[in-house]
Amino acid sequence: FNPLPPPRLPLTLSVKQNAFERDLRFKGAVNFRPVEETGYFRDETLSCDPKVRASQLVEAAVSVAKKRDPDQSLFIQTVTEVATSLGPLFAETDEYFFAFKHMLEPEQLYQFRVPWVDDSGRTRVQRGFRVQFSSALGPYKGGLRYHPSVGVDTIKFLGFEQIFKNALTTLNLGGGKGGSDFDPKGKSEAEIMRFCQSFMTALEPYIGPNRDVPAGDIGVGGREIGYLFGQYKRLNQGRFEGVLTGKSADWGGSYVRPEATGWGLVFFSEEAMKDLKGEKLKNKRCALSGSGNVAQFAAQQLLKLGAVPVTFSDSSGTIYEPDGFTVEKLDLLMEVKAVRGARLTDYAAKSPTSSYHAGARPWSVVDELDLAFPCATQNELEEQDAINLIKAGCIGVFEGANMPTTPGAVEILEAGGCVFGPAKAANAGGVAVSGLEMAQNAQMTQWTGDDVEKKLNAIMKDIYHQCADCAETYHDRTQIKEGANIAAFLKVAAALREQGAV
Ligand SMILES: NC(=O)C1=CN([C@@H]2O[C@H](COP(=O)(O)OP(=O)(O)OC[C@H]3O[C@@H](n4cnc5c(N)ncnc54)[C@H](O)[C@@H]3O)[C@@H](O)[C@H]2O)C=CC1
Ligand SMILES: O=C(O)CCC(=O)C(=O)O
Repeated sequence: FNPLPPPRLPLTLSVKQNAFERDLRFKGAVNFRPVEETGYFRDETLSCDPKVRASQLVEAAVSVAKKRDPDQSLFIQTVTEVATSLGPLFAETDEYFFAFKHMLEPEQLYQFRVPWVDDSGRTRVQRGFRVQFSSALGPYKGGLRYHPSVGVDTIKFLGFEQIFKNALTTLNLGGGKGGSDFDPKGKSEAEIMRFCQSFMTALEPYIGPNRDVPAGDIGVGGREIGYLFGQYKRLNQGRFEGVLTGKSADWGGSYVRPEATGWGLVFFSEEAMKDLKGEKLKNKRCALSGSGNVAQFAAQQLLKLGAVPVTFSDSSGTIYEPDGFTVEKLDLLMEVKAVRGARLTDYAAKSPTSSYHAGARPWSVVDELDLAFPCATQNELEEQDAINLIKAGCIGVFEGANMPTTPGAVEILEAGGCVFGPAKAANAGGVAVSGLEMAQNAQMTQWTGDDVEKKLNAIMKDIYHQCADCAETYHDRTQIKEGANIAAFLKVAAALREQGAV
């Protein structure tokens, strides 16, 4: 990545005149350097055809990640997705290509040992991670995940996504993510507290309110944030500051942070369905996966708008209410899930109108629906699921989880005329309200729930329009995924350029 301002040479390719022109800070940059200088095209020359050139450069960008980290399949998956959207920019000027290559390497990646004592008195050891991917737009920001599958690959994929998601919020947030291979399932409250305290003891040297501000993700909710915050204070002579978000609203948290990801997802889908299909959410049958924080609050907001959630899932199966979850049934589900370790079978036992489908995902259970909201985990909606959804009448898929839809499934959904709301745009409401929590902490103030909800709603609509407008400029308005990647990348790339080689 060349930190110096590019020489003002004319572009050999025409740059589309458009509303985003002001953001094309690299416009006028020297066109592709000779083969020897880029080092990526030793055996081939770049095509003059912009489309071929774009795909050559996408391949070259992805090969950077593949060569460095061939085993990181999730990270390579997300790098490929973002790079593919950026092809037209890479073909405009090599500065975009080099800026992207620069972004592929995290600023810091910490791995640490987390020893903790279980209830039988035995010492156990877990791995802890924090990736500080990019501080181009603000302090590193992103959640902590406790799940046995967590390793460097998972953390890097999530951290990379977070850079672009946070850019779309328009708040000053860099990108980071962390977590541990600790499995909270089956652990007592005391074990979880001791684990959180040990995790924070290892993490504390690297974080701070203006440096890196973690929050929750899978396996980390309000209770864990409380234990983590308590230990941070203990390690810092009682310093009470906004080093974590998702805190209780009684002691420094923001109203609406628990609800924000799910509610924001629904606000985003409402705007997209109105703009692209002229449809409202009222009476729409909605399949949701997952049954944690994001799924529960997405269902709550869907009910408020008159839509009909019909499923939830966990890693063991799917619960289906053919006539829909009512407010009372959702309350029951939330009550059941509030007990640590509860399974959906506990809900099924209490609701005679429901059916439980062991080992199945919602996408194969429901044969008639309008919208789908994958809110569990990555790669949980695959090609056959996408085919099922289209057959069942689905016209919109909005990602509450991070990267829940495989690339093949996205293609099928888009080809089938589905509106597709990608995670980095559709689920950005959580981190956006985290950004608002940081702002409230910095001012030692607390806004009302109504205020925060209004701000969240405005941010989600704005994110939708950034994506759709950018999609329209580069492709067509329905290509929200492309729009999200390009709009976010342009912001980060401009900041990198302006801050020099960092
Ligand atoms: N909590 C937040 O603010 C945000 C969360 N997300 C994403 O949303 C997704 C869900 O996170 P949360 O609801 O916060 O976590 P959570 O821990 O509250 O709930 C996770 C849910 O997913 C289910 N689950 C986990 N693995 C599964 C699998 N293999 N198959 C089916 N279900 C599975 C669990 O049973 C649980 O119901 C994750 O991808 C997370 O990264 C994204 C943005 C913000
Ligand atoms: O609120 C935050 O900082 C974390 C949100 C998050 O981890 C995510 O958006 O995936």
